Amino acid sequence: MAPVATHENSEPTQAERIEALKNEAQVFNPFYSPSIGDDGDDKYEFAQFKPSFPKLSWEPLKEIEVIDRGLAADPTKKSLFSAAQKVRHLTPAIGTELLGIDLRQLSNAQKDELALLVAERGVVFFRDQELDIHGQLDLARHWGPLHKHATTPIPRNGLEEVHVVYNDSSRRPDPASFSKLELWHTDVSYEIQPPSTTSLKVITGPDVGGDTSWSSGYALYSSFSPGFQKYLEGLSAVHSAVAQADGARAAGLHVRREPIETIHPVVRVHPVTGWKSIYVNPGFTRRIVGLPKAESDAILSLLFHQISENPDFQVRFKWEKNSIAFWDNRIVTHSATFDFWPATRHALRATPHGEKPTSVADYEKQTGKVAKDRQLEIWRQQGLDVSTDGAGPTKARGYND
Ligand SMILES: O=C(O)CCC(=O)C(=O)O
Ligand SMILES: [Fe+2]
Repeated sequence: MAPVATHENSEPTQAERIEALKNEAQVFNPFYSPSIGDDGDDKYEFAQFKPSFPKLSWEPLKEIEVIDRGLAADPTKKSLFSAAQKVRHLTPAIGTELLGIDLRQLSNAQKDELALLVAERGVVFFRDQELDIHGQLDLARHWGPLHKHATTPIPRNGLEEVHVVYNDSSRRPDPASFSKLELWHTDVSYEIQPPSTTSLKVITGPDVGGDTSWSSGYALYSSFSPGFQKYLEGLSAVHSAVAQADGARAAGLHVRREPIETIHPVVRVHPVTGWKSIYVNPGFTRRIVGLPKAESDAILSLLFHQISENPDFQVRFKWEKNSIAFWDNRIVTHSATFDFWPATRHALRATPHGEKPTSVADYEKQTGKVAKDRQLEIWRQQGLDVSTDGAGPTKARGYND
């Protein structure tokens, strides 16, 4: 859908937002003012990957065709699983760790299967990976054209497609400067084609702390009653890059591409799994289109709080040096923790573009298939009775109806 250009009158203007952010910019806000702390240690082994903000200017992004590699994958994921020593699911809803795989050695078939596994499990983890940033970018490019971020830092060595995550002792996070709720986000959901199979590798990290959590949009969708699911399927929402760009400017940083706002369906269907996922996030989703403000605020608040508070949808990962996570940005939300100061934590992200988000109605029209509720499909495959009587969900969902 077309980007929207205007704000509602009730929202602060861009100038007012910048003014409000100016005070805030002096303190650390990991979400709106990207990492600018630097201890000045240029002998550090990964100094070439320290953050930089070159004064580049890029054109608005255009629509591009992206065919998901997961569609070509063997559904049993035989090549990938047979290469692994162990496949360990971390929770029923989300998160799988694969042991014994060297990501430098993946065949194209295994890369396709990894994309499928990430689409099904939301996030997949590997440890002790020697894969360097060039290998990480190549892997991401197998899945889609790479995204370049308009505001977050790139490495000093000029790799424009790399998003750098960096914090060291030079700046102490100030918990008063940001809310834990707004830290939950899916990356750049304001883009016309937000990312798909995204990877983050920690190259330097604290002994303890700096965990990242992910929350499943499939599980969030599955948790609701049939009537509410249907209601959500008919809605779309505005995702905005404006606050992020304003935050960067207020911190004195250059914005490399003008911010946009884009409307996406509130429930999107994953093109490979065919499962329905809630696609809103506290970081970037501002309002639901065409609803009274009170209703939009109430619905978004419910969804945001379930994303960030419901442990049944979440997995939390303890990184080690050379751990790498792959998450499907179309169907999960994530949040970092900032509990590790004064330790250094340094990670590099590679971010392929996905398709334009597809609503349930469009998916069913385009494919002739029925979009599914992931949890119900899994329970049905296990032979469980998950029928609904129209008045409410069955016991299998765990409701008190
Ligand atoms: O630092 C982290 O764990 C995650 C940062 C983040 O949100 C990202 O790189 O997309
Ligand atoms: Fe992120």
